[in-house]
Amino acid sequence: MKQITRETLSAFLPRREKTAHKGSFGRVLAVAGSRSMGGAGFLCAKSALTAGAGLVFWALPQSIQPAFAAALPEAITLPLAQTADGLLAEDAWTDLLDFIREHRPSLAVIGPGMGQSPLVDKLLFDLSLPLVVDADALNALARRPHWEQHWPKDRPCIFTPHPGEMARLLKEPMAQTQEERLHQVQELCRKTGGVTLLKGCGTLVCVPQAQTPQVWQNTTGGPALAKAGSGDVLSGVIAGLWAQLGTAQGFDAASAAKAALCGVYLHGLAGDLAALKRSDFGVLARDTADALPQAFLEVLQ
Ligand SMILES: NC(=O)C1=CN([C@@H]2O[C@H](COP(=O)(O)OP(=O)(O)OC[C@H]3O[C@@H](n4cnc5c(N)ncnc54)[C@H](O)[C@@H]3O)[C@@H](O)[C@H]2O)[C@@H](O)CC1
Ligand SMILES: Nc1ncnc2c1ncn2[C@@H]1O[C@H](COP(=O)(O)OP(=O)(O)O)[C@@H](O)[C@H]1O
Repeated sequence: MKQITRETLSAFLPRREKTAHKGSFGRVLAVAGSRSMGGAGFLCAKSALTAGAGLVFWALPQSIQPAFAAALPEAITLPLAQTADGLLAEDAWTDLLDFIREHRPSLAVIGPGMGQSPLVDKLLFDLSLPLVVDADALNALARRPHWEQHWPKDRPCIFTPHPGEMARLLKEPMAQTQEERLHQVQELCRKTGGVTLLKGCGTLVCVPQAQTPQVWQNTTGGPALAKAGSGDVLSGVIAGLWAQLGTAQGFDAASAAKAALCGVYLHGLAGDLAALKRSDFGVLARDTADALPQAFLEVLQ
């Protein structure tokens, strides 16, 4: 197993040319949030911008859009139809497709804070964009019978489960996931065909390869990150980095792997830096997002 270190970042971090403009760095579409979990979408969209994406679009339920558009004016928000429970509704699909045709996002990050939204299945199977599949999108996939038989393995994707989500996807007890982390991340990687994470202390990143998938282990991050919303920050960071790498190099497994490796390292480092100021107890997920610029400065030194 390889370690993800600062040297890994030197090799894989996207470049920011002097003459670049926002079109050089890709467009992230975040489909995230619900009436009770708008914060997850906020952390994800904000982190994609902070990681360097040129543009971030955020599709969210219409009732929470005004508040979050004010909280994150740098993102372009798309208010969509919602269910009585405040989840993104299936009817939102047509408006979402119209928006995609007009604004041409480079990739989508789906799932944070979506709950059991009826839109998630369509996003997973009918959206023809590279995907970062997180949180409730992973849960929706796990609920679909024999999902691995239907999943298109050649699609450029990054899967970001924590042990609970991994256990649901593999239909195994979570204790087993934690005992056999290396085996499990390889197993899910084989089933998805995409770059696959297993989050937690020493997050694993598995990169699909012709023979045995290659696994990397992260060396940053600690208990300051063990708090609600940290994962939403991570999926945003990875999406923001992939937008840049994919725009420059193409959206394939190679750019997905670089985005995931750089993303988990920078996210962990941001958590470590936030903990220096706020302790392992006091770091909020937004503090991790706010420490990302310092994490970039450290690796760019
Ligand atoms: N402010 C917000 O809007 C927030 C919304 N969130 C959303 O809440 C929804 C549910 O996500 P959750 O992850 O909370 O719920 P889940 O039910 O998917 O997972 C929670 C459980 O997973 C297990 N687990 C996770 N990481 C583990 C680790 N490293 N080691 C061992 N066990 C581990 C634990 O048993 C934990 O109780 C998602 O949509 C998520 O995006 C959360 O991210 C929290 C913040
Ligand atoms: N003890 C720890 N050491 C290192 N990283 C951790 C630790 N605890 C949590 N993390 C990281 O924090 C993030 C938590 O993600 P997740 O469980 O999805 O949270 P949420 O759903 O609340 O956003 C993951 O990136 C995980 O690797």
